[in-house]
Amino acid sequence: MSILRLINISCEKQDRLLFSNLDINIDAGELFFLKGENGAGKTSLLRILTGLSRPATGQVVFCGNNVSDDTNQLDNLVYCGHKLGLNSALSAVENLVYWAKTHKQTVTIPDIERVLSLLSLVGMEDLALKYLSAGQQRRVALARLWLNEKAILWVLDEPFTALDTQTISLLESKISEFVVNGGSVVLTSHQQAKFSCPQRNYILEYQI
Ligand SMILES: Nc1ncnc2c1ncn2[C@@H]1O[C@H](COP(=O)(O)OP(=O)(O)OP(=O)(O)O)[C@@H](O)[C@H]1O
Repeated sequence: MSILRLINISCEKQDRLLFSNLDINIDAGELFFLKGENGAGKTSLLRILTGLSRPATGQVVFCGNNVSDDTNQLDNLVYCGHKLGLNSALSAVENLVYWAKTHKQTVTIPDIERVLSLLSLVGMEDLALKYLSAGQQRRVALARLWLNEKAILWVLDEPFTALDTQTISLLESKISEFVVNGGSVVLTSHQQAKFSCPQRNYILEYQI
């Protein structure tokens, strides 16, 4: 079953055509691994498919709806961007409560504390994020994957950045489990990741 369709997608940045006429279909239960060299346009493509930016041509259909027309559907999607999308003046718990409220998630403080514990953040739940290390801050951002139980698509831009080997393994397992259970994942990473589910590699060529 198709979850995400990119139809004739093109993107330009400052007169440079990053990519053009992309037609990609992503099914339920598929891990789509987007690769390509620095500057090829991977982040730009992920931002288009989540509706955060508009393509020069084409449309993105998520669950049968055009992403730019139907923002309600975006509650079924978790986007973890290159930048974390967190407020550094708020604590981990406050950030996740705020995220839950703005994404219509029914999440309790004990749920959040349980996930932060799983991510080895015990004792740091109430500290302003600016006092956490880079890897700890990334773990807070990734906690959204554990907390959003209705998401059917995860869009992950370099999710392994700054993580230690133990947390990389935890995340690889979480992604594999989600895909095996019918979730779809679009992922970029410059790291070699090991998943226990099939993956489709797609190389975005650098266009001069
Ligand atoms: N808002 C913007 N304004 C101007 N140029 C931009 C903008 N966003 C991206 N670019 C340019 O578009 C190109 C692609 O950037 P993008 O971040 O999508 O690449 P990437 O494949 O994700 O790279 P990396 O692997 O380094 O993360 C880069 O040359 C970048 O400078």
